[in-house]
Amino acid sequence: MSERLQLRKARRLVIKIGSALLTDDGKGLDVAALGLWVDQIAELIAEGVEVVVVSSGSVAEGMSRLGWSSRPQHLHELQAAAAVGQMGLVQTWEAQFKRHDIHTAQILLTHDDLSDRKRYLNGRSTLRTLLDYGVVPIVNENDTVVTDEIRFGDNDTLGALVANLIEADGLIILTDQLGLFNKDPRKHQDAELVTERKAEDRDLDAMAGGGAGALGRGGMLTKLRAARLAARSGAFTVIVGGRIEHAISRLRQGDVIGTLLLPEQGRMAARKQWIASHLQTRGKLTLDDGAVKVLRQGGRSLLPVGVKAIAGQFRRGEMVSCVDLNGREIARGLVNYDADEARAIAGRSSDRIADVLGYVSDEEMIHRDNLVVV
Ligand SMILES: Nc1ncnc2c1ncn2[C@@H]1O[C@H](COP(=O)(O)OP(=O)(O)O)[C@@H](O)[C@H]1O
Ligand SMILES: N[C@@H](CCC(=O)OP(=O)(O)O)C(=O)O
Repeated sequence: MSERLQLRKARRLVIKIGSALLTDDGKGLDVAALGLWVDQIAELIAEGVEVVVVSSGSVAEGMSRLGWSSRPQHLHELQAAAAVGQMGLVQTWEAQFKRHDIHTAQILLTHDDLSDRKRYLNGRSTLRTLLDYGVVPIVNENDTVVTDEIRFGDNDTLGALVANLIEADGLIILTDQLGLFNKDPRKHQDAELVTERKAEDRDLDAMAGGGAGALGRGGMLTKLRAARLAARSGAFTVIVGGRIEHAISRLRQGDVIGTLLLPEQGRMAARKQWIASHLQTRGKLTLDDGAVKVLRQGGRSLLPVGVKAIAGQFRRGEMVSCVDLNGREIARGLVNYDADEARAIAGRSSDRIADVLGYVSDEEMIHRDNLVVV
């Protein structure tokens, strides 16, 4: 079985497009190229694939709008340029997707947002809801409040974090080179394209060691790190030339273009391992016999109706332990409600959550993807 079948089978993809590509060598946004990627993404969506776009380009577009010809040294000027340019960036994505009657949404995130459990779950729920409605989220860093990312120009990591967040099957990184070469092709004419490796392959580090282009800042090293991060949740990564004609559509057809970096294990196995490795639990949910039986069968979420008692002061997104009526641990998982909210809805059916709390953030107490039966 060809590994590239993974691209043909993918149902959820993150597509990251770097500054080097989006900005037509610094002369503002390359609207024509952007339109062609949108056409290909619209084809994926028509096939039922869910797509999140991670788009760089705000600094370069801001510089162009402000008439700056060279990248400023001061971080706050870069941040200001990003704020100006982000307007043009999302307008352009919106206008291009509109041609296909597809709505877009602007999502600005920082790496910190995604390491905070509560924000992580909130971000995940919002993105999932947008995807359910057929909207294409356009993600960029929130450059107004952070400086690390803008300094290192690293949306590759953000792409991987978003792939982890939404449990994407794969991350496609479009860049200005055909893929990852065994050495920097800008400096070495004899550089050869790497077509497929395990993301963890340590030989890749030396190959990706070269610097970045003038506009993009991350270079191949951040793309490699991103692939490793994506692999942690079982996602594959493809690094591919965004100027290759029909690059996205060809990948979807299984064509061997770019560099495919594969995870060691599948998506669910990787996620469950990640959950299981969070040893510290913040609270305890005591389940009735029915809920214990359902969880033991596997592949099911824990609903509030099956919860008899709550112990501890946990917050949404924290790890809790699920025990049976004898106190034996059955499962662990990331809980969808703060302890007080959980107490209020315990033992009730999910359609009563809105009456009790005044809102519903999730129908499950713990979603099956966030639950490991022990
Ligand atoms: N082994 C390598 N293979 C391909 N490109 C490399 C390699 N090492 C360094 N590079 C450089 O990385 C650049 C792409 O990174 P970057 O400019 O950050 O792009 P982006 O804006 O798409 O994230 C290429 O233009 C190339 O000069
Ligand atoms: N967030 C900023 C910087 C991001 C950036 O340059 O990242 P990358 O394309 O990965 O090199 C922007 O949109 O310009």
